[in-house]
Amino acid sequence: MTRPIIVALDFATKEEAVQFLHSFSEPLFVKVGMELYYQEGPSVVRKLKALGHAVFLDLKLHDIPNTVYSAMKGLAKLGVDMVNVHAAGGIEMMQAAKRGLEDGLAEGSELPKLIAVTQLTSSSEELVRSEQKSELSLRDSVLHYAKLAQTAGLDGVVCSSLEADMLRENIGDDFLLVTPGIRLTEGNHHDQKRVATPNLAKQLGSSYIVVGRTITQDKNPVAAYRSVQNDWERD
Ligand SMILES: O=C(O)c1cc(=O)[nH]c(=O)n1[C@@H]1O[C@H](COP(=O)(O)O)[C@@H](O)[C@H]1O
Repeated sequence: MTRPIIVALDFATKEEAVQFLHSFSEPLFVKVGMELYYQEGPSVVRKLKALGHAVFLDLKLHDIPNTVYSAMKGLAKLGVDMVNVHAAGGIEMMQAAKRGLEDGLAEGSELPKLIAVTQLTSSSEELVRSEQKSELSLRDSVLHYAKLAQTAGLDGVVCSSLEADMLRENIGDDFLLVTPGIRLTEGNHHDQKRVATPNLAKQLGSSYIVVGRTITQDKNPVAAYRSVQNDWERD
């Protein structure tokens, strides 16, 4: 079975997000990121869960282990399905995130998937080399962070689809590869640097694709969602 597409609800208000979802007849896998969460807080997550949607809470935590532990302990109570941290925070921080989720979980609830951002899909080779001053290439840096996440016991990573085959080869099949930077055509990449079509992402081994503006900014979001779905599901 093909996995669902994660739709990035990058809206400023809960009302806009809910209005957008009204056009769809089925429950979706949605992503709540910083824009929406910082303005609406936990209530938007509760609302989306009440409407039957699966929720990836994308807050990309990156802080000292104790702070990340406590933050995750609180977030675990929201009943989300997936959360993330930055792998650059290190193994101890990622382990603290995992412990926080376990300790904060309500009785009988399922543990959310915990994944780590490797290198943002808006980052280029040039940025990694000259601004991060990395001695590793972008791809080696993604692999390095993915190995740290695996060592810390996380469920997977966020990377671009273009690194998915390399990670599958080196890390195996039992690791979630969540890949944003998805575009249907060669057209507007916006601020994304490492992009792929849904079908290429699938061929390269992505577990889930994350799609925002291609769907949310289309005049007909349902039709755009179906186009992404068709491309993602075809062989
Ligand atoms: O963690 C993420 O979701 C994320 C990581 C990353 O490396 N790149 C990335 O684009 N994202 C998120 O994925 C979404 C992509 O949106 P679009 O570029 O509009 O499809 C945004 O909500 C980003 O915050």
